[in-house]
Amino acid sequence: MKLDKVLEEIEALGDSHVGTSSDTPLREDAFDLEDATKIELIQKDVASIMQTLGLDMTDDSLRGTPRRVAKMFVKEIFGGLHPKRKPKASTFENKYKYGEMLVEKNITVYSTCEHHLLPIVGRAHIAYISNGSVVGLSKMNRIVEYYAKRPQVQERLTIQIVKELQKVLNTDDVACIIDAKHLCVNSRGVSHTESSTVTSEFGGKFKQKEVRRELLDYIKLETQF
Ligand SMILES: Nc1nc2c(ncn2[C@@H]2O[C@H](COP(=O)(O)OP(=O)(O)OP(=O)(O)O)[C@@H](O)[C@H]2O)c(=O)[nH]1
Ligand SMILES: [Zn+2]
Repeated sequence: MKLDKVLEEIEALGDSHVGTSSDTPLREDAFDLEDATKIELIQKDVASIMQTLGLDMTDDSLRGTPRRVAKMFVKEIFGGLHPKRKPKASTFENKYKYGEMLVEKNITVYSTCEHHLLPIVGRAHIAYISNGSVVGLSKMNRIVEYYAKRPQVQERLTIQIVKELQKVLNTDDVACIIDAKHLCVNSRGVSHTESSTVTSEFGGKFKQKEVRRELLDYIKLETQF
């Protein structure tokens, strides 16, 4: 979908969000097991799936797959489940009294759809208006990365990013827009390769029409270099 069209649709969406719990549904005992133990257990589970599918697990190329997948789940694509991996978002005093919005745009999003465990690939755009502190630019990218590395639905991912930045920056004036492709829609099932999903969360001043418009205009700006 063309960016202009996407942005128009966001404006039309307004505040009509459905409110649900924004926390990833985790059990109390989610981190009782060490990562190494989880990898051992998942390795067996993946081997069992492959075995059931009839694959020859003595084959050279397949033999290492269960361990590879287990490591990838625990350390990489679902690594953001563990709170110890939450990035430390250093903030600084806004000494220069920069009072306009700051937009960190085109942040790469790689996440995993929690319904099918297939990739979600897209871009996030984050904005905030300083309430006295500013955050290191890369920390916004890192926060996106952290919450993306979970089984996700895009709506929850968008809200989690905004909530975390609101906490870090001590202000409600934070917004996030994500435009992403879900391979569960693009490459299987309905198999519509062109469709993408846009979600947005507008906190504080970003609920105002003109502030939201300004943000959408910045996102539309072509990067010149
Ligand atoms: N709201 C929302 N839905 C999602 C997201 N990612 C995937 N889904 C949808 O989750 C739904 C799961 O529906 P089911 O009917 O249980 O699954 P399915 O039989 O595989 O459905 P199809 O994908 O239509 O073949 C699908 O419609 C997916 O498109 C997301 O981030 N947000
Ligand atoms: Zn899916």
